[in-house]
Amino acid sequence: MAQLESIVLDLPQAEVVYFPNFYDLETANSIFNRLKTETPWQQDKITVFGKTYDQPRLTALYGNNGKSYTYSNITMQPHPFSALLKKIKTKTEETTKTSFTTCLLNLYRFGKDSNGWHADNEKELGTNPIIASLSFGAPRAFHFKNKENKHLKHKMILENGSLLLMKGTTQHHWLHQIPKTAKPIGPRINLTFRTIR
Ligand SMILES: O=C(O)CCC(=O)C(=O)O
Ligand SMILES: [Fe+2]
Repeated sequence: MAQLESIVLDLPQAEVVYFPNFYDLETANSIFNRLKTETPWQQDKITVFGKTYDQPRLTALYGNNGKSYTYSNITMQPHPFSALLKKIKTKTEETTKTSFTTCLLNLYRFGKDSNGWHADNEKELGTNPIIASLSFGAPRAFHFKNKENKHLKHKMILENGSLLLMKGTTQHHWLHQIPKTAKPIGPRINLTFRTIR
């Protein structure tokens, strides 16, 4: 079998590896279609500076230890892993040599859906969390910004079928976001596998 292409990002104080073709296109498209229709998508409310908004994307949480996940004042209860997600989880674990307990799914319905600047640094993820982020559907821009030096930035496109692995001290020193875009683009599904203690 051909070796999986991997690209190590040249970011200081971070460990980020991108696998553009983690899934071939046919498999990626089929996973996208199944996840889009089979997932119990929810839209939570978020409160920012005392004002309440609909979160600008749909989400679902899956986990194998029943542990809830809290971020941005939202606490999500996990569904048990579906057969499809278990299969994706196993493949991701083999490549990353990491075992995950939990998967957060995001559905960006259109270009106006987004995920604002944040680090995945919740306490229950432990120090130096390993986060495996899979992308299906429309390619979207993904931005990194250093917390200490705002001039240090990196922009990339997360392609259909790709895997982005963030580990080491990445979440201590860097923020990331999926910015809104005015371009007419189709939906995208993102899966982030995490370990919740
Ligand atoms: O959609 C993405 O690629 C990023 C998702 C993300 O950063 C998160 O859910 O924490
Ligand atoms: Fe994140």
